[in-house]
Amino acid sequence: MSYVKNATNTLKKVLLCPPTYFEFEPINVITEEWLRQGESVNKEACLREHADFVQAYRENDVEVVLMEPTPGLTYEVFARDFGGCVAEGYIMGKFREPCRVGETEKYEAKMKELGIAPIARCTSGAFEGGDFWLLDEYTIVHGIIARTDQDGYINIKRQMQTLGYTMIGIPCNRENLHLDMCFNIVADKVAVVCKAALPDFFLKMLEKRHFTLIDVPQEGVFRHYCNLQALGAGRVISFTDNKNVNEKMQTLGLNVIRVDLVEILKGGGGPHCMTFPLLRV
Ligand SMILES: NC(=[NH2+])NCCC[C@H](N)C(=O)O
Repeated sequence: MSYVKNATNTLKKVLLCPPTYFEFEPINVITEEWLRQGESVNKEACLREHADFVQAYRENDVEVVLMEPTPGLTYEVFARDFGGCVAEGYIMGKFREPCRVGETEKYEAKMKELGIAPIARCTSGAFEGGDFWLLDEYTIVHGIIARTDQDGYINIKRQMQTLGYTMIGIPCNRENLHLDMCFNIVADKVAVVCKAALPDFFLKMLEKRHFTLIDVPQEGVFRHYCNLQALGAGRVISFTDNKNVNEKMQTLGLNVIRVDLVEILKGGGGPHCMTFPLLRV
């Protein structure tokens, strides 16, 4: 059985969590800014947006497994962040922010129920799935930004090495939060990136691997312009307001699926953060 081999094969199954108990937490620059402006959560809109998101997956032949949301877990909707799935099983991360720590046991129980085994577990520091990317079938790049620290990174790197994976740490400025906010593989050898936020050596790595890059300005990171979800076979889940990037992806021949996401994005996460891939064949 192989679960998730890479970032771009056909996505078959995902784990999502409805934003039933969604609240703003001042733990990222995006939400902090909305709170400063006096914004509050529009729960009804969030639930509607999430239902549309679920439907977009189903319409594209992706099976959706839904979490039973837990009261008090305000950011459980960002399913991506508890860990990462690879071919052999999944990596259990370790949340940095106290308001997210409780998600670990809920997601772990769900993975057990799904019969997917943990093949690595972060036991020191912090390690979040929003930083995790399979660059190819045996190379992992992982952001060391606001939520994964050096300890957590080294801890998982050692464990993944024994399974034959090479892991490369990508340091970025803290405001970028997670690597998927400034780097996102949307199709085979195509990525939406914020070059200004990424270290030169990583941009060189992408160049050597012949990636086509769609670049967004630093401001775009905070509007989730990079935060998209590849479905494979040239299809990408994006959102309506991401006009410029959507057009550029279309010019490259990609099929862009637009979901009306506005309110959930204010929590500091987008389509990629909301999706934990379970099966990509
Ligand atoms: N994979 C991601 N970029 N996730 C974004 C998580 C946003 C969430 N509100 C947090 O600050 O924890």
